This record gives sequence, C-alpha cells and structure tokens, in this order.
Amino acid sequence: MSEQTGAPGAARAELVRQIYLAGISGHKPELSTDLTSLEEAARAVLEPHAYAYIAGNAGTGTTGRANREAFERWRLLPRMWTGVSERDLSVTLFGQRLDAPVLLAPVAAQTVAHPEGELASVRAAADVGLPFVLSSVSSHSMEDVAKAAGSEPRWYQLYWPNDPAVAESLVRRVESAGYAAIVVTVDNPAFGYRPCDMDTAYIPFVHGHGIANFTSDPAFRAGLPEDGGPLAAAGHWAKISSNPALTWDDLPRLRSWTTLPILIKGIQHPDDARKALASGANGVVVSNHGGRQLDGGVAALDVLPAVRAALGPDVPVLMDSGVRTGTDVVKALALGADAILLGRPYLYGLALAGQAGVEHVLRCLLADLDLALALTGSRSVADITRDLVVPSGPLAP
Ligand SMILES: Cc1cc2nc3c(=O)[nH]c(=O)nc-3n(C[C@H](O)[C@H](O)[C@H](O)COP(=O)(O)O)c2cc1C
Ligand SMILES: O=C(O)C(=O)c1ccccc1
Repeated sequence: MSEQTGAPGAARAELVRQIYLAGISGHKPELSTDLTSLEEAARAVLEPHAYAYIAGNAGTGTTGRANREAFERWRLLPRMWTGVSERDLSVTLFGQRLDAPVLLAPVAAQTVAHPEGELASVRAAADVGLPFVLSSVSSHSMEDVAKAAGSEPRWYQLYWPNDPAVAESLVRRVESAGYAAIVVTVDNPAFGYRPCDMDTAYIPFVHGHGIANFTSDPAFRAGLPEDGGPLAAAGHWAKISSNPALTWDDLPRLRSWTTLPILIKGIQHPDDARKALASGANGVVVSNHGGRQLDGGVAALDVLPAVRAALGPDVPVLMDSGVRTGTDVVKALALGADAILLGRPYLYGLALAGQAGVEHVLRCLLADLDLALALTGSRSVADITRDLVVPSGPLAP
C-alpha cells in the first residue's frame, strides 16, 4: 500500500486544499474535479468508435440509467459533532489492507482509450495505493501489468475460457505473477446486445487491442494455426472465449487450481450469491456490468442490501455499476458493500491524460470520499452504517 504518515484522511483533505490554493494563484486543475463532466471531455478527444465502446450500454440504456437513478433515490442523513478530525478510510478484505474501499474495475482493451492502456492505469492505481483489477481481455499481458504494479496489489478478472487447458494455464500464471485475488465474471454468457458497438461495427481485437494474455499463453498458442497472423489469433480467441455452458458445478474445478480468494462478479439475485458461496467462492461483486449486458435489468445498488442480507455480515460483498462520486461510495457502503469498483470514470481520465488522468480521477474520488466521511460525521468506514441513508423525500417524524 502507499506510504502514508499521519491520518490518511488528513492527506486527502490536503489535496482539496491544494486545489483551492492553486486556484487562488490562478492555476486551475487541468481536468475538471467534477468527475461526471469527464465523459463529455473524453468524448471530444476519442474516436467515435472508441467513445461508443467505453460509454456504451446494452439496448436502450435502461439498466445504465437505472444504476444512476438508484443512487439518486437515496439521500445521506448526516450527523454532527461526532469528532471527525482524524478519518480512516482503510478496509481489510481477505486479510489485505486497502487504504480506501475503492478498486479499479476490470475494463477490457484499454489501449482503445490511450496507447499505454492498462500500464498507465495500473501505475496510477499503484501511486494512489488502490488495487487494480486486470481484465482477462487486456492489451498488455498480466506479467507486464504485474511488473508495472511493482509491490502494489493487483487482482485478476477471469473470463473462463471454454478451452480447459487455456483456463488452467491462465489461472496458474495469475498466481505466479503475484495477483492477490481472482474475480470471475459470470454476467457474460453472451455479449450484450449493444447497438452502440454494432452500429460502428467496431471490434477492438481485430485492431490489436485486448488479447495479450492469450497471445502470450502457451496453451492458447498451441491451438493456433501455424501460419496465422493477428487476425487468426483474434478469431481463435473469439472461439474459446465464450463459455455459455458454465454452471455452479464448475466452480470447484477452478477452486482446485488456486488457493487465491475467488470472487464472483455479476451477482444480482440473492440466491446466486448463496450459490456462489456454496460452490466455493469467497466473496461476490454485485454488478450488472455497468449496464452493458442485460438491458431492462435491476440497478446494482437496488439489489445490494438483499445480497448482503443473504450472505450475512462477514462475507466480502463488493459492488459496482454507477458509482461516480465519493458520496456514492458512502451510499453503497451504507447499503451493504465492503468496497466499490470504479469503471468508466477512470477510463475517461485515461483517455484525457493517460496515467496522470487516471490519478486525477482517483485522487478526486478519494478526496470527495474523505470529505463525505467528515460531513456525515463518520470517523471510519465502520461508522458508515445503514441509518446514514434514507430514501429521498420527507423524513418520517
Ligand atoms: C469499456 C468497458 C469494458 C469492460 N470490460 C470488462 C471486462 O473485461 N470484464 C469485466 O468483468 N467487466 C468489464 N466491464 C465492466 C466493469 O468491470 C464494471 O462492472 C462497470 O464498468 C462498472 O460500471 P461503471 O462503468 O458504471 O462504473 C467493462 C466496462 C467497460 C465500460
Ligand atoms: O465490453 C465489455 O463490457 C466487456 O466485458 C468485454 C468483454 C470482452 C471483450 C471486450 C469487452
């Protein structure tokens, strides 16, 4: 984790003070501190197909909008004079201490946003002291990303390939490369119906993005035709990457390949959360893939309390889909999450300014989160309890 002396919260409030002081001397931040405005800024610098790929949702965008509406429906009910001069954002997951309850979500093919792709993102995460979750579908190999992370923590997201030799080989490499957890995504038995991508007919892999973990894998390469170029590799990846036959009975096989903690990402029904744990998982990520898979689905935040209730207080429950501000993080934690994953906002930072842009997004989110703790009367994450949020509307007398 990042070196931090004194109260971590004080360090983050200091960031906000610095931004204001810089403003007084005429230096405005290069990127807006309103993270929700970065989407439009990124749109202006990205090729239309690249913007569509990152910002896109499934179908008519109903699930994507629902994710945001769910956050809007909850309001924070702050408490005063609780003594908040020292604030501690740290949490412990699977015995790993995190400086803050925030991870970078797995996002595929990041060289679509910036030539340095995942290397820029993981360096930013490492500088700020947050874990980076590497997508299976990355533009740099897991070993290169691990090297860029140095001693800072990284997790690996697994799309379980339908070729058993490739699946096991990937998992063994994940462990050798020092990843600290495996996040198995289950909401992708098929790619969602995404008009945004279909209408630009854009496929990142054909353009050299996103299959570095496979082209560097001996088991994958063994299945490639001898004279095949990059297109053949992309074609072979497409063949082995989809695995709609998976059921909960398969999870013990993955369990036998690794001692790392296994999280199941894409959980929405409380019964699936129970099945995940019963099949050998150690935690879940409540997520609808940022609204990119099933359109017309439930908001991730809306199902979070039921999943937490199903698993009890001690099982790690993470969430993503729609988190945009520090106060969103507080709402998610109050409704049952132990930590959140941030998706598109850091990709917009990456598109706008590479590693520095991702760092900007992460530092702003943490500063906002730290201030949200102070302003709600919370000294630590443990103080963020269910009674800190109420439905929007008049408070019952
Ligand atoms: C461009 C893009 C690519 C993604 N690729 C993956 C992926 O490879 N694996 C995965 O599990 N989730 C993937 N996701 C979903 C994210 O991990 C995360 O669930 C989602 O972005 C969270 O929602 P948010 O963008 O509203 O924060 C992707 C999301 C985006 C925007
Ligand atoms: O776009 C996505 O959301 C995603 O998960 C993905 C999966 C495989 C390849 C590219 C993107």
